Order: sequence, then C-alpha cells, then structure tokens
Amino acid sequence: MAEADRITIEGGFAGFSLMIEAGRGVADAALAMLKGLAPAVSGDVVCLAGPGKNGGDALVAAEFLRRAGWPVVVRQLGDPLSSGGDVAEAFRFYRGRSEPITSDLPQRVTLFIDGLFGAGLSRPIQGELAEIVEAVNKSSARILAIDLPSGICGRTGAVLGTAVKADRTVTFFRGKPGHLLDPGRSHCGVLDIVQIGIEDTVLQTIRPTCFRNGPALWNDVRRRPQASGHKYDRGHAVVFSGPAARTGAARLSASAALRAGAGLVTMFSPPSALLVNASHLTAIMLKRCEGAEDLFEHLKDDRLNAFVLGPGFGVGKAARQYAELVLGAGRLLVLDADGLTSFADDPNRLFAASRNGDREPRPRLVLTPHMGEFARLFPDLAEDTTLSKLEKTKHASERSGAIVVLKGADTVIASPDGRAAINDTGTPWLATAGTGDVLTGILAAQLAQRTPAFEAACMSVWMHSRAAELFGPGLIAEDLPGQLPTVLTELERLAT
Ligand SMILES: NC(=O)C1=CN([C@@H]2O[C@H](COP(=O)(O)OP(=O)(O)OC[C@H]3O[C@@H](n4cnc5c(N)ncnc54)[C@H](OP(=O)(O)O)[C@@H]3O)[C@@H](O)[C@H]2O)[C@@H](O)CC1
Ligand SMILES: Nc1ncnc2c1ncn2[C@@H]1O[C@H](COP(=O)(O)OP(=O)(O)O)[C@@H](O)[C@H]1O
Ligand SMILES: [K+]
Repeated sequence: MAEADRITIEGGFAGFSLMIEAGRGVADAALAMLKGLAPAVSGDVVCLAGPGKNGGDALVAAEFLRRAGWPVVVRQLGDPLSSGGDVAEAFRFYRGRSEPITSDLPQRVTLFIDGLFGAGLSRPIQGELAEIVEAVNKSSARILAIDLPSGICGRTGAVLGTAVKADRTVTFFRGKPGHLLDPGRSHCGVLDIVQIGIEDTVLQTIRPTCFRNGPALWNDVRRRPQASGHKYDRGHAVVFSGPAARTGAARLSASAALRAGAGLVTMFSPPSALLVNASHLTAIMLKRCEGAEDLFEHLKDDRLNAFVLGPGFGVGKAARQYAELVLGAGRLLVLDADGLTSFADDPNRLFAASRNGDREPRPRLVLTPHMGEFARLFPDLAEDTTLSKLEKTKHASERSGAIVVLKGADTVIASPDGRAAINDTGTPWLATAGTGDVLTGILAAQLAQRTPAFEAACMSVWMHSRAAELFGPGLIAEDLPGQLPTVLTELERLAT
C-alpha cells in the first residue's frame, strides 16, 4: 500500500487528495451506518484521531459528517499541527470541536469512528490508550474502523496489545493480509474496500503475489467438460480407503471428487474393507489394493492421474510407501490427515518425494493440513510467533516444494513459486467432522482435470466454502457434495 501511495503521488496526485477521498469513503460508510437515525435526537459521532495519517482520515471524515448535520466530536491524540503535512492539513480542514483524548469518553455516543492507528501501528497499544480501546469496545455504540481496527497488525492480523472490535472497517484500494487473517478478520466486522484515486495500473509495478481467494483468481483456468469430451478427458481420481472400520472418510472424499468433476473415481481398498466399501458405492469404482506391489501394478494404468491419501487411512509405513510410489510415478497427490502425520518423524523424506529430484518444475503434491497437522511437519514454523499464518504457509510451501493449504476459518493456500491466497469465505458450520475429507475430493477432481495445482487448490477451497454457505446452518460433511452442482452453475454464470 505504501508503494501504491508513492507511485500515485509521484504521478502527480496530491497526498492530501488521497486523504480527502479516504475520509469521504469513511464518512459515506458512517452515514450508511447512521441511516434511519435522526441527528437531532441521537448521541454524538465520536471520531478518535491518532497522530498519523489514520487520524488525518478521521479528521476529514469528521468534517464531512459535520457538514451532513451530525453532532461530531473529535478526540485527538497528539498534536496534528506538529505532525505537519497531510495530517496538519486535515486538522485545518476540520471545522468542528476537538479535545485531547482521555479514557473519559463522551457518554451519549451513537457511533465511534476509530482513526487511532492504521498501517503505521508500530508497537503494542498499552497504558491509557489500551484503556481507551477497551472503553470503546465496551460501549453500546457502533464502531467504524478506518483502514484497520486500531491494534490489529496489517501484515499478520495479530492483536498488538489490545484492539478495537469494529462493526465495520473501511479500507482503501486493496485489502491487507490483516483484514483476512484471524484474529484481525473478526475484529474488522464487515469489510468495505473503497477506491480513492489509486489506479489499478500501479499493480503492474508492484506485482503483488498475495491475493484474496475468489473466482477472479482462477475461474478462467477452471477446466470444464468439453462438448465432444470423453470421461477420460476429465481425469481418473483415486482415493485410498482405510481399513474396514474406517472407510467413511475416503468415501466422502470419493463422492466429492465425482461431484466436483472428475471423469472417473476409483477407491483403492485393502481386502478387509472391500465388502463394506462395495455395499456403499455405485458410480464410484472399487479395486483391491494390498501393499506396495499391488499399487505398483495399478500405477501401470497411466490414466489414473490424481490421488488422495490420508482420510481414515491410518498412520504408518503403508502411507509413506504409497505416497512415495504415487509421486515417484509422476502422479498428482493430495496428502491429508493420516497421510501427513505418517511423515511427522521424517518430513524431509516427504519433501524429497515431492520434488522427485526436481525433474518436474510444476508441483504435484498438495498438502492440506489443519494447524495441528501442520505443526507435525513444520514444527519450527508453527511455533514461530513472529510469522503470520500467511508467512508460515509460504515458508512451508517453499520448503516442501508442495502446494500447502493451511486450513481453518482463514485458510491460506501457498505455492512454491511465491504466490499465495487467503480465503475468507465459508461458514463456521464447516467446523464439523469430515468436511476436510470432502475438500480432498474436490481438490483431486480439479487435479484430475489438469487444472494447475495452485489454482486447483484455491478453487477447491472456495467451492467447499461456497457449498457450506449455500447449505447454511445444520451442515454435516455429507451435505457438501450435493451443493457442488449449484456452486458449479454459479461459476459457469460468472464465466460467461
Ligand atoms: N495507503 C494509502 O493509500 C493511504 C493511507 N491513508 C491512511 O494512512 C494511514 C497510515 O498512516 P501513517 O503511516 O501515518 O500511520 P498511522 O497508522 O496513522 O499511525 C502512525 C502513528 O501512530 C504512532 N503509533 C504507532 N503505534 C503506536 C502505539 N502502539 N502507541 C502509540 N502510538 C503509536 C506512530 O508513532 P511512532 O511509531 O512514529 O512513534 C505514528 O505517530 C493508513 O492506515 C490510512 O488510514 C490515507 O490517508 C489515504 C491513502
Ligand atoms: N470456523 C470455520 N469457518 C470456516 N471454515 C472452517 C472453520 N473451521 C473449519 N473450517 C474448514 O473446515 C474444514 C475442516 O477440515 P478438517 O479439520 O481436516 O476436518 P476433518 O478432518 O474432520 O475432515 C477445513 O476445510 C477448514 O478450513
Ligand atoms: K484505525
């Protein structure tokens, strides 16, 4: 954002014009929150203005709200005139009341506008400032944050000291990782991104590598059935089943793979589980697979192109051998759950198999850990409190040569080439047993259809979340595959 600012100002756009547009965007969002209320009988709109440009934005917004007839009070931290530049200009632009900030906040407040700190937060909020933030959070008034809720780190989403819990956050030009990564995400409330005169062309110079996940990122490379296509054109996905008492997870994955567009799906089952699998499967095929030799034979059919290993499989030697055989045969692999845990004692062995002597420049392995599984493969990264979830995932991807999907409410997807995406869609109803298994199947279907692995992973995470949103409350894992046709229909509509 600093670079976007710099290029824009260098191009002849005055810094204060950006601040005017930012303040106007904040005032518009405030007016939307105040809609239906009458200024004459409402409490004050209290603008908390910090010492930097975030405070400058607050002062500009205060002036627009004052002109719109609202009773505005500014509580100022520091001396804006001594800050100079755009902040001093904003202070002169504001024609209303201003007092130094203390923890003794006005009593009748309709709306707080939080312009204490934004991108310039440089240390934890402490002392009286922390008391002020807590008093704001406790008040029954609504809270609108400028750029970032004060106390949230824009790079990591972490709370530094304490942080404002906003109902709404207005940011400018593009979002920051801290808007999408927890706990920042939940402190933002509804996120509005407003345009303030920075041209999209600055992105050609900045070349961002981190994205908010969504169809714009991948819908044009999404593979779809061709008019004269054959089922083998859509790939043949394979899911490894666990033993007789643990077959459900693999079936969830397999049915999601079929629904998500794989042309064929086969379950490879140990002999003990053949009967129980057979009694549940129809369109999904079933093959006996007992040990490395069997798998080696099966891999001679090179139409089998994308594999899922892990859900319900069991931890141990078999998982390690199978993963190495599949990768060694040049196939695509989604490794999840027990498949990941099986490499906990020797993650480098997995990373070596992933790189396969670096013969293939494109990643063929996708790891889908939740934070617990991630910590088993990347303990140092998991422990490092200086790294954001985004940075942890990026480092893990670089180290392993695999696409890494670090799951959670704020799933992060990273590629060894440096690209990353943060997913902020979905619902908390996804936190239920088996939904991760469904994700592996959706992913295998995209890989089977030969979508590049990073885009395949981003797309699958988004489709999985969208399926949950469409189903709504009461979701269980079995419900997700049934929503995929609607998700695919929506994506078709977006593509045309
Ligand atoms: N990018 C864009 O396109 C545009 C950006 N704009 C706006 O600019 C904002 C960034 O402005 P900014 O760089 O002046 O930083 P900001 O967040 O106001 O804070 C810096 C001040 O806070 C202080 N301080 C920090 N932490 C502290 C703590 N814990 N406790 C106490 N003090 C602390 C810090 O002190 P220092 O670290 O220097 O000692 C410094 O004085 C951005 O968020 C957006 O709103 C728009 O105007 C339009 C275009
Ligand atoms: N609070 C949440 N909001 C949105 N998605 C969530 C939330 N909690 C979990 N998820 C998603 O649900 C899935 C859970 O996967 P996982 O933990 O592997 O469960 P399981 O092993 O039972 O299948 C992941 O895709 C994760 O991103
Ligand atoms: K703020």
